[in-house]
Amino acid sequence: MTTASVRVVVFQHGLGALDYAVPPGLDLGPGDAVTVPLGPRTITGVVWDAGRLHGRDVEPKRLRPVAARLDLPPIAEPLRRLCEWVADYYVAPLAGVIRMVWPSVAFLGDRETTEYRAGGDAPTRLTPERARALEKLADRQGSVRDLTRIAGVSDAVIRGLVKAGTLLPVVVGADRPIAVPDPGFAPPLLEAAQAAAAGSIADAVTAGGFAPFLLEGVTGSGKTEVYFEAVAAALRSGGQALVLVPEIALTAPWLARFAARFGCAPVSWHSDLKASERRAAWSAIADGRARVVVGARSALFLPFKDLRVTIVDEAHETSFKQEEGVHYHARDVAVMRAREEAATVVLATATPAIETQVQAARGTYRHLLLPARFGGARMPDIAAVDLRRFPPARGHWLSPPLVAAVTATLEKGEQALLFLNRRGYAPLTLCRTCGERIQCPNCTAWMVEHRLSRRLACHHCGHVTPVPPACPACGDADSLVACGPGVERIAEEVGRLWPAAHVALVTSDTINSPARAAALVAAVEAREIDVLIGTQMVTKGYHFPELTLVGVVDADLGLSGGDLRAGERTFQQVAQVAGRAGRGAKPGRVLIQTHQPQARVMQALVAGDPRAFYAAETETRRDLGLPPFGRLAAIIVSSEDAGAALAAARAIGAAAPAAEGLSVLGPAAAPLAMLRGRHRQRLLVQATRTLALQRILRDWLGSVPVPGNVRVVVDVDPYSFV
Ligand SMILES: Nc1ncnc2c1ncn2[C@@H]1O[C@H](COP(=O)(O)OP(=O)(O)OP(=O)(O)O)[C@@H](O)[C@H]1O
Ligand SMILES: [Zn+2]
Repeated sequence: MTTASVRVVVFQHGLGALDYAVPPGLDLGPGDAVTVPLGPRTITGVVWDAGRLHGRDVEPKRLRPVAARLDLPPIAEPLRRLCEWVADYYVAPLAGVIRMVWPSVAFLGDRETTEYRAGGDAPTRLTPERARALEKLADRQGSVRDLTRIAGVSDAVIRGLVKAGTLLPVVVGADRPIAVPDPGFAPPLLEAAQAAAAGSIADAVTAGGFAPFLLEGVTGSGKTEVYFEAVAAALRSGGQALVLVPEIALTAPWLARFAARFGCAPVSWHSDLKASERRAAWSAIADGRARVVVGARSALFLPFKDLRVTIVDEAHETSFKQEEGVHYHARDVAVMRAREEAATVVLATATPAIETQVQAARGTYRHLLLPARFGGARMPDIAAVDLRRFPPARGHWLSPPLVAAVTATLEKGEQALLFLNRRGYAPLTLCRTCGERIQCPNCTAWMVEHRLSRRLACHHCGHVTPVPPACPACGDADSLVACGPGVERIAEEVGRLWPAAHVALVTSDTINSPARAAALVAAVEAREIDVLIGTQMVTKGYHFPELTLVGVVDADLGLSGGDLRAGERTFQQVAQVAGRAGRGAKPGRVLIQTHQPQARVMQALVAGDPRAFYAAETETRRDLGLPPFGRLAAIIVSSEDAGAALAAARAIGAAAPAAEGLSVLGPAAAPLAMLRGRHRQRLLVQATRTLALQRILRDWLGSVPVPGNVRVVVDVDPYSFV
């Protein structure tokens, strides 16, 4: 009798798939989680479809048996196919992709966990750390790990408080009841264009089958109400819906709208969930009790039981591109998941990416348009302010026309928004005496002054230092000057110009939790705020009817980098922030400060007509063979040892395959030559669409041995070129 065997993908870096014997009495199928012996140890893995993966030829008699099957829902076939696609397309190890489906072995634990919350006796010894922790925790509940994170103290402090009886244990079950959104709770009355679009999508959801849509609607056209009808259709047909959002911290207003439409909140999925919430959400998604999930990009790998529709909201957002671990683009993975699940996917945006537009033009995606704002609101009136003709006063950043417009807006009692995509006070600190520029010790980057927190911070690695009293190079006191503006500096200028105005700063430093985002929305709606000053955080999603003026402080900022998407990104960002103006009854006005008002992107913004701009950008991409007309991949070689990184990058470069239609640039030191203490070299690979770029990359990189202190990362369809 031959023993049955299974092929198992083990979560051990570089091992790939191994074969094991199935012990008698154990019933195993593809997607099952198992533990298997490896040398003297027992490790975790997942049974995979044997025919789809290479194993190693081992005589059946010599196979070691699977140790156990874990009590976990098996990864269903569509999700297994998606994992394979992601691993293949993004040149990543399959085990690394499967890890995203089973994000933590914590899932392998009990159905019950112990959490802690304050409520016991005050500790006999109240150290300052304990006091601070208790103040931060207030009545929050969570595991020791959760509370450690919330309180910002070491886990010894939390454990000490548990031991002292100050934090009391609470046993929580993983399977809490989950509210079911009601599709009939409060359906809106849709306008004609909305109803047509909603009908098409809802029909596709009800019918089933792979159906990708681009829902393109101008800012304020009511795209959310439209795709809510697709969610309603999924609910009515008994299935599940997923809404992907670019920034989970900004979802407070969205959640309120969802609850108003469906009668209860959806299930949220993001990295800040407590361990118990994560486990509860995950198991409810797997067994189908969680009907609607809103999440960050990682939600794409959740084990939905019956996913009928996925919405990618603000589908143009570059934050859908994951830049660590497996480098993937959530927008594209969402489409592939829908294909595997035979489901509907909707990319909703006012400013679709060129990649998306080309798919729509080819007919791969069905294109739905909402050409006008909801409720008769007009699109804002957009004008450029030529900074060469109307320069701001010395040491100021707001030009006379923008200052006059803000003054007029405030006099009418309306609200203004100033947009500058730069956190902090000043991007560069310079010594007037010796010319020293204060740089991050770990990165090729200037330290950014944050005046509110009186620190210098590196925006790449998070390194912070106090602002030095004297120049660190020449020792001269009082010689350091701040160069250029960040939002804090704009706020300072606004304070000087309009001392009576109430100002809100909107950046990831100030709006760093859903609660703060909700408080901001409430304050703006209550008209307690006159001027909003923000980074890209203010460009998305907000709907403030009294906001009538938008000023773009530096529209040229994004153009300087010069990568292939610079123009497109500038258009998207400015069009999105402009779209916050005049969404209610009062008309909106937008002033764009620029040194190059003649640039095509500025002209398109002013004309409110992106067609000529996009046509020209698309042609350029076609001519140069850039995505989506050609393929690009970056290879990033990094090491703490500069010589090792360079040697490995050169070896990879020297082994580059010669193929018609393939070209390799580099290696060259990356623009961000050092990041988090690692020296970086880059290669850029360009290929025609007919070449199997992934296979070429895999064979090529597999043929070059690299030492253990060197990391090689492949970034397919890169968005970052630094
Ligand atoms: N059919 C409707 N009935 C009532 N209110 C609606 C309807 N459609 C849209 N609205 C309201 O119009 C406003 C704009 O809609 P929404 O925020 O969905 O636009 P959007 O297209 O997502 O805009 P943006 O891309 O700028 O975020 C919101 O306040 C929304 O509640
Ligand atoms: Zn740094």
